[in-house]
Amino acid sequence: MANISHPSTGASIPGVQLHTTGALMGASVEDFNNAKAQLGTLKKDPGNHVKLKIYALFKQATQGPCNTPKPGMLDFVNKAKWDAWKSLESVSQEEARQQYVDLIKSLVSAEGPAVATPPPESAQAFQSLLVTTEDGITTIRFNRPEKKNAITLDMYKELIDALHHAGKDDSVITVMTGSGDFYCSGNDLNNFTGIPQGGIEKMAKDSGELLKHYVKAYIDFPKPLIAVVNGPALGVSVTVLGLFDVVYATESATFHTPFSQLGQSPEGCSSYTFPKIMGNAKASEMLLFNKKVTATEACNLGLVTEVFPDGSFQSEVWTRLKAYAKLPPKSLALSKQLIRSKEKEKLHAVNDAEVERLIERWLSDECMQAIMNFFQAKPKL
Ligand SMILES: CCCC/C=C/CC(=O)SCCNC(=O)CCNC(=O)[C@H](O)C(C)(C)COP(=O)(O)OP(=O)(O)OC[C@H]1O[C@@H](n2cnc3c(N)ncnc32)[C@H](O)[C@@H]1OP(=O)(O)O
Repeated sequence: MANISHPSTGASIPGVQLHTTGALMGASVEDFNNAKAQLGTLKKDPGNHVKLKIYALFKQATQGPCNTPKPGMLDFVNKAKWDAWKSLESVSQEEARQQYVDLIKSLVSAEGPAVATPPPESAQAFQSLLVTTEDGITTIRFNRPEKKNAITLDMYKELIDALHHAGKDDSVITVMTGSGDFYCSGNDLNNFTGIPQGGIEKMAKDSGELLKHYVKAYIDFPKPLIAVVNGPALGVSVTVLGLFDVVYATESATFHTPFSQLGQSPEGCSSYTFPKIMGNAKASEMLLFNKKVTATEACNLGLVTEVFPDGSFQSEVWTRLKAYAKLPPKSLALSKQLIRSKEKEKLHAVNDAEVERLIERWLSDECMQAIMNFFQAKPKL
């Protein structure tokens, strides 16, 4: 076992020991990704020194030696991060990956044995969602990682239920996030492939009603609603972000609304919220011309509130959310309602108009052809 030392002073950090495996080159990409996911489950804040070490190992493992200009002396935070990364210059990427995995393992085991805790009392049973309430936060997690969290018709219904429940429970804020490597790949394209009883027109009309209720649940949501965008986001999972109060994204997340590529048209009130947030020209690039934007670009456009490094995303964001959830709940809800009430009526009208247009689109040759193409050729967007 080796002590973890302070990135710039070299002094040992008390209480945290690194279990080296003896096979320094051994960590697979899967081990690395698992460690990354485990980082978000830590209950105790490991402290700034350890967080710096985690940051530095992550950068070294994923990008190799530090190659960015040194921040100015007064930029304390970025300078500390830069120093920590720079100090690993001679460590190979494989070795950094192994040290990262070992460090996270040490932190997890320092928290004691993983007791099989029963789900929180308020956990609700859903097929494709994980919904929990803890520390004043109700978390609604898309949970179909094997299908990149694509939203099935049943899942829309579950999401509506989960949002209604979260709006009334005793939590202070509500968070939406995804399981696995994607936030959400949008509408499950299988939703349009079956031949339903009642014919295709009825299917389009029923899907339109469902979508309208889904988007309505966001428009009317009474408490602060925060998206924790843990990976790529597509389609309807991007458009409704304009109805969230805060959107935090990991650095590698992307935002893509390929509607015209799919023969469809915008929803989630994005035909109104996107031009309002980012201006017509930028909104058109996304909504008409399928432009996929990075997390940093989305932040510059105003769709994302803040972007965090992949390595520290979960710990930084959840620390912040837990602090938000300690604020006075009524004050938060009332302030949100003041902000939202000015445009609620407008948003409902936009939702109705978008759904009306989409029902026509779903019956169009352009849309059917695009969906067939996805399943035949599986083009990657
Ligand atoms: C009723 C309300 C309607 C509301 C309307 C909303 C409009 C939208 O949301 S439009 C956006 C729709 N989404 C897409 O078009 C995305 C389609 N998917 C892809 O382009 C790729 O799968 C993706 C880039 C998301 C991921 O690519 P990869 O990382 O290469 O993974 P795979 O393609 O191998 O995906 C794994 C697995 O998941 C299935 N998948 C992913 N997304 C969807 C989806 N949206 N619908 C259906 N299935 C999806 C994919 O087919 C793979 O399945 P298997 O082959 O069975 O493993």
